[in-house]
Amino acid sequence: MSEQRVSSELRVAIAGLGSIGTKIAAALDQGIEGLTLSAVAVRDPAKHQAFLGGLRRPPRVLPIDQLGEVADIVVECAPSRHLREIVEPAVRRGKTAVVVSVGGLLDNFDLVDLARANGGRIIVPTGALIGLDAVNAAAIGTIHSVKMVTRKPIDGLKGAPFIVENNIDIDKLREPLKLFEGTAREAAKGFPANLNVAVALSLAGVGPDRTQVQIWADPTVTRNVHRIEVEADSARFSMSIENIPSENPKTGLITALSAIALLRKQRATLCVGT
Ligand SMILES: NC(=O)C1=CN([C@@H]2O[C@H](COP(=O)(O)OP(=O)(O)OC[C@H]3O[C@@H](n4cnc5c(N)ncnc54)[C@H](OP(=O)(O)O)[C@@H]3O)[C@@H](O)[C@H]2O)C=CC1
Ligand SMILES: O=C([O-])CC(=O)C(=O)O
Repeated sequence: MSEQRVSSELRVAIAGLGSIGTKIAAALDQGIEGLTLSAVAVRDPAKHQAFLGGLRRPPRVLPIDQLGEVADIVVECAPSRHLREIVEPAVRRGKTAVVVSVGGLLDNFDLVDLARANGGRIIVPTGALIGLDAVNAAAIGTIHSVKMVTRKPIDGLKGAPFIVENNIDIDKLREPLKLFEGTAREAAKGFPANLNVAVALSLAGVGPDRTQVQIWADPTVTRNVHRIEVEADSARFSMSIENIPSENPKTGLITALSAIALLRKQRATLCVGT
């Protein structure tokens, strides 16, 4: 496929038009400085016909592994099992992949080497979390410990492999139940669609085997609540965020906004925050 360019705008392609992807597509269509929406990949094109037809400049619909051919930036926001199909062709071509299903990156970490070898990049937005700028900064020095406690309503955890495999009935809970305590790597395996934030935190800081995570199923909360505590030689900080779930109860509304903010920074004249 031709790579001939007629404009200096960065072309963005989106893989997956769910709770996150549709909001990013709409934002790009409304206009982000220096960026244009070039293509999307969807599972079932018929399902998305009305949404795409409603855009001012409808993008091309391409197979998921072809997005890197028509874009400078490929945004991955599909189920994590598709991460490799989306990211590999992009970074092999020296393109940038914005990865939202960051939990899936741990089992595909060779993609970072592939990107490095080909001049590509993998960028993980802060997503549904808070404070990765401070964690990045602290990691320049020495971080002694990173802990995260997540509390989610029942609907935000239903179907997670850890719950199914351990036969835990969370439907009738009346008070908070600690489901899991362990490393971010273990959390990503047990809760692949619910705890991307733990993996993002770990990659910003001390890695997936030293980042400690607790997960609570909490029928008393209506938001996805994440609290992080960091002890470093430069600072001690704790932060928490209470995410309003999107139409996908596992996904906080702020996740798409975080990716949009990241895209805005690609060509913005004034950038604030690391
Ligand atoms: N980093 C972070 O902080 C966060 C990350 N996430 C992660 O982001 C990802 C997206 O989340 P979200 O938007 O809420 O998920 P959704 O389930 O709302 O959307 C995923 C979309 O991907 C589509 N899809 C499935 N298979 C394919 C395929 N083969 N080709 C193209 N598209 C496909 C689905 O289509 P269909 O509807 O037809 O099945 C769906 O529209 C998830 O992996 C989630 O775990 C979520 C929240 C926070
Ligand atoms: O990390 C995730 O996958 C989702 C999440 O916790 C949130 O949206 O608050």
